[in-house]
Amino acid sequence: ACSSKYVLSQMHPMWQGPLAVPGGDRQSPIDIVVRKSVFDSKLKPLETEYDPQTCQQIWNNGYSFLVEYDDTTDKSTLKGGPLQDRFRLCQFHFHWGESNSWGSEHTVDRRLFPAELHLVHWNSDKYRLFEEAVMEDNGLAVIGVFLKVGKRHEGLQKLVDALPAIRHKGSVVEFTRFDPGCLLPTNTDDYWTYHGSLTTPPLNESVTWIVMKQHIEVSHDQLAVFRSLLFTSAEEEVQKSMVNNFRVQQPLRGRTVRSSFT
Ligand SMILES: CCCCCNS(=O)(=O)c1cc(S(N)(=O)=O)ccc1C(=O)O
Ligand SMILES: [Zn+2]
Repeated sequence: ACSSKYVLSQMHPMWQGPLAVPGGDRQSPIDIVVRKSVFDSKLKPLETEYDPQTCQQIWNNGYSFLVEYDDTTDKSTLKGGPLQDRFRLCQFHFHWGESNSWGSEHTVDRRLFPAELHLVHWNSDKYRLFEEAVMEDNGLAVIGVFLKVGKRHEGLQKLVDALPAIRHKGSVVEFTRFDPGCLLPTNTDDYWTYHGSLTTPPLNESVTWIVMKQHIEVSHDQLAVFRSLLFTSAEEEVQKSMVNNFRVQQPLRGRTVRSSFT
């Protein structure tokens, strides 16, 4: 899987500062200024094919919780959209706030959402391993989906029910037969796309971001369970709630955000 060897323990909230990357001119996240985005008619609809059987585990890496997929074959893939190649799903995770007023990493005309889902994929046409792809300009593709608080998300509940078992940093439990497609909005044709980076160290500038225009809805209670997770491990005496695990926004540096819709 893509990130199990990389415990983001240094992901303490302290790092949220404007951690600059030397020479970083394609950092993420950013504010998407709708009227400055450029419609590109060559952008295709997204094509996702996710096999729930490739779902393996869910774990708390001290920064977020990750649902990890078996990415040793092309069973759960993303292609189309802005992408030239086929990309393999390796994990998905979320970013959220301590309140429903903020929590997302990207914003749309400065509008904050209470949380944001990231589905992380790597270019399996060009590279053999995630660890190779993460070093390359065209190595990763991350789908971002905004969450709003509203009606309960039935598909999310199985994941919410697993969270108490991974309350502390470093805890892992088996998690199987989960279809990440159920977390995508009904309309996946409308999105913004730009070239950016990981929003966690090592902040590699290897991500083609695909941010969905349509959000999904989750209930207040479902989101409250996200906030019951801890940044800290069971051994640490002071327990810190896992909230506000988003990076501060980064300069656009002349990049163009394209839209697949007018
Ligand atoms: C080789 C080091 C890879 C570190 C990044 N791994 S990742 O799965 O791409 C990832 C992406 C992201 S993000 N927000 O999609 O850039 C956040 C966390 C992680 C993680 O590993 O926890
Ligand atoms: Zn993320």
